[in-house]
Amino acid sequence: MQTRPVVWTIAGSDSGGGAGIQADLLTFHDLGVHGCSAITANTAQNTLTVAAINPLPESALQSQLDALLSDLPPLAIKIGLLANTAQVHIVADFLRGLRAQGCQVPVVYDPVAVASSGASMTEGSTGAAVVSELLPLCDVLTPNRVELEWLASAEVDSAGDILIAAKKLAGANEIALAVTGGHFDIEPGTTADLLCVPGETGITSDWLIGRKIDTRDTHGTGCTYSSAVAAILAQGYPLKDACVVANAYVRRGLRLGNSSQIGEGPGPVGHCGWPNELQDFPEVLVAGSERAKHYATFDAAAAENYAAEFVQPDTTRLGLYPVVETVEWIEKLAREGVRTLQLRIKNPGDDLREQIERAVAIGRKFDLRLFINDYWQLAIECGAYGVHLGQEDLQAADLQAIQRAGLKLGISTHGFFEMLYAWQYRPSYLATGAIYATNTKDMSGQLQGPRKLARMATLLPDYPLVAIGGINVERAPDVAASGVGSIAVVTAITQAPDYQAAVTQLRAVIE
Ligand SMILES: Cc1ncc(COP(=O)(O)OP(=O)(O)O)c(N)n1
Ligand SMILES: Cc1ncsc1CCOP(=O)(O)O
Ligand SMILES: [Mg+2]
Repeated sequence: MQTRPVVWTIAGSDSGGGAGIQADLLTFHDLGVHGCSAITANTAQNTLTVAAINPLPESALQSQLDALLSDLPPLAIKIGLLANTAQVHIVADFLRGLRAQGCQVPVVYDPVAVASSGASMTEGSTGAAVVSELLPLCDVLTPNRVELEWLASAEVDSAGDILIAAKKLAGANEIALAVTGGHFDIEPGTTADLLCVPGETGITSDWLIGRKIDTRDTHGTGCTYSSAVAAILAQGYPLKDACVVANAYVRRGLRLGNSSQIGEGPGPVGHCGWPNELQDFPEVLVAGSERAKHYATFDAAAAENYAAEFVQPDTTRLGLYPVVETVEWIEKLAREGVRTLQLRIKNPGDDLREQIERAVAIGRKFDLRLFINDYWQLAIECGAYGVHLGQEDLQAADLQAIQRAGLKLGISTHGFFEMLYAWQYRPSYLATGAIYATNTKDMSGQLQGPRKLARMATLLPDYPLVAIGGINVERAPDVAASGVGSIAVVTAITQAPDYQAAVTQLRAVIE
């Protein structure tokens, strides 16, 4: 039995059951975490109006936080409506105390200021306290258009405005921003979220473009989104993965929620389980694509290299896929009947071209699907079957040349965000890893695990997917159960006491 992570929401109650604490707890339950709540205000609402806010007294908020901390320590915290400056002080003091005790759990703040009906939810001076006291203690901010304008003190309309305001807030407070795009109109029929994440090399910004769902029942989408981010972070997913899955969770709720009979006004967004259909997931915008022109992120140099729709392999199930560093290994494994192989030379000598030529010749002789790692120019020149590239290689490689030469292209990914990004290239296969800890390469911080792999694999059931990292004969059945059609291994074969037996056992599982 898996234990369920504890996640808190510090937010207001919505008597109408569509937003606030009620939406947060439904989301937590749906996404597999245990939800706890500290209520800031007892709002009197229905689907038509916010009749009253009714903030709780300071002592009532404080006692909830203290009770939770003594028995139910969180793995993530979501903060929603804070009704007044006093509540901002209490929550900020509490977070400072947590941090001082060494508790570094992610804090997601959805700065609820104005209800979708237009009603103000907070006292006038709260915004200043939020910016000066609370933002520096939070990790992720999830404003919508009105909230971004509220915190940035600027009007925000175009894609360029959103980028400037979000980057400014992210930089000033060292906080990640996930600006939700439901209220912007950048491209007809779409919504666009913007992720701005501060890192060692500056702030990265990524647009997530999704299909706009035509529904009136949007009440609670902001609360649902931010609590989904917290619930997914609590399960150890990196931030960008949490944001794309939360985005898909909300879109799934908008698509499938059936709230037309609930109240006379806009009904609540649905809560419809972990998103497992690609149609609900956003497109991660690639800077070299035509579409990037709408989003103030078009990069002409990237466009020179960008290509999509690579030649597909003869099968979606590439089977056992050994990754080896010598031509000798290629030949030995070809003789064992292995069909998919990769030559991955990390310390090349002067004879690199010769090695690749020899490998390609063996590939032809045995009719192999032979991929060359990294050296895409040599792979083209030697007429290889395909190349394998990492995410960072995608910017530097001439993908149009690879495509023109008719080579297959495999791309590495490490989680949902990178998978959706790489999907924009429609490569010949997508590889995901590391599934387990491995000594072959430093993959710390990028471990996926078989459960997450299975969730990713459900999105592309008919596409060639490869799992890599720490896979051996014992673990292979769990990996195969995820639905991927291929298992890439290094040491499970090259360091096996009996490589022929290892090949036979691994092939029996995946082929
Ligand atoms: C099948 C497969 N998946 C992932 C990788 C890793 O490629 P990359 O990210 O380019 O890292 P290096 O292998 O170059 O260290 C791979 N080689 N094969
Ligand atoms: C190259 C690579 N990319 C992700 S994990 C990995 C190493 C896989 O090696 P092993 O199968 O020995 O864990
Ligand atoms: Mg590489």
